[in-house]
Amino acid sequence: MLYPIILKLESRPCLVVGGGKVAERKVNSLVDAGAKVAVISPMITENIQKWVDQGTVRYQGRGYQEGDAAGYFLVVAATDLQEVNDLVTRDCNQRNILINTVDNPEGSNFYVPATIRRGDLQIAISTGGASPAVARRIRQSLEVQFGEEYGEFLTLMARLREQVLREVPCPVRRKAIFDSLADADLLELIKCGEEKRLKERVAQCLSSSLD
Ligand SMILES: C[C@@]1(CC(=O)O)C2=NC(=C\c3[nH]c(c(CCC(=O)O)c3CC(=O)O)Cc3[nH]c(c(CC(=O)O)c3CCC(=O)O)/C=C3\N/C(=C\2)[C@@H](CCC(=O)O)[C@]3(C)CC(=O)O)/[C@H]1CCC(=O)O
Ligand SMILES: NC(=O)c1ccc[n+]([C@@H]2O[C@H](COP(=O)([O-])OP(=O)(O)OC[C@H]3O[C@@H](n4cnc5c(N)ncnc54)[C@H](O)[C@@H]3O)[C@@H](O)[C@H]2O)c1
Repeated sequence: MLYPIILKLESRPCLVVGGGKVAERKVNSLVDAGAKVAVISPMITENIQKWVDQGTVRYQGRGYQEGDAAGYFLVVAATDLQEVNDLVTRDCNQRNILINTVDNPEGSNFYVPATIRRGDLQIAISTGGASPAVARRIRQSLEVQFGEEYGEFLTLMARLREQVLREVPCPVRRKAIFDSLADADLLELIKCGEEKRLKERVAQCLSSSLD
């Protein structure tokens, strides 16, 4: 069974080998996660070139050479040449580096899931490599259910959580407050832009559990 985690990549050196369509998708999500991304590839897409020009991505315009992966925290082997991807994978597995090989699920020690992001909420969908096309469809259907309002909702919940942790010493009361906030119709009120009722409802949840 695969082990799901949420990885912190802020400032971690990550390498993408290859500069085509698939590499571009992986570079994009690594940059979004705040990683320090390097690309090694003789050719790169226009978008990767743009990130290089902006200084977001470091680029070496050449083929991968044995040992290049050393020192990276995470590597993606995304060339269209199986022998190159195999070499990168071997280099990483020898060094216990996290490796995602786009043409060889067995050689990878992690897969990239289809992902929905709504502020602090992330929903990751994986079929364990069985069918990326199915993962994509599940993402598309969940995107309808989990709308943009979840971003604001979780920002509010995080702020209220800090406040309650600071102000309510009793863990049983804290739990009651968190449950009542999560059960209330705050999402609906955010979605409809009902700011006044939202404030009232939050105040109700905070005070009812304080009795
Ligand atoms: C989720 C997503 C994340 C991302 O890459 O960002 C992702 N693939 C996506 C798209 C996509 N992938 C493919 C197509 C072309 C259509 C088709 O062939 O279906 C499309 C385009 C499309 O469907 O739109 C083909 C494909 N994919 C893999 C192979 C190799 C193989 O299986 O041997 C081949 C065959 C290559 C060939 O030989 O042609 C392998 C992997 N792809 C994975 C992830 C990992 C397993 C995820 C899971 O556990 O389910 C895994 C194992 C490794 C990895 O890459 O991490 C992203 C959807 C994002 C989204 O839309 O939300
Ligand atoms: N995992 C996935 O989600 C997924 C999806 C579709 C396809 N694929 C697989 O990914 C592979 C790549 O797809 P693509 O559409 O990005 O291909 P592409 O042809 O657009 O890009 C290939 C890239 O590899 C680079 N490259 C070639 N030799 C290299 C070397 N020696 N060192 C470094 N870089 C080198 C090329 O310069 C090019 O930038 C496909 O062959 C397919 O097997 C995977």
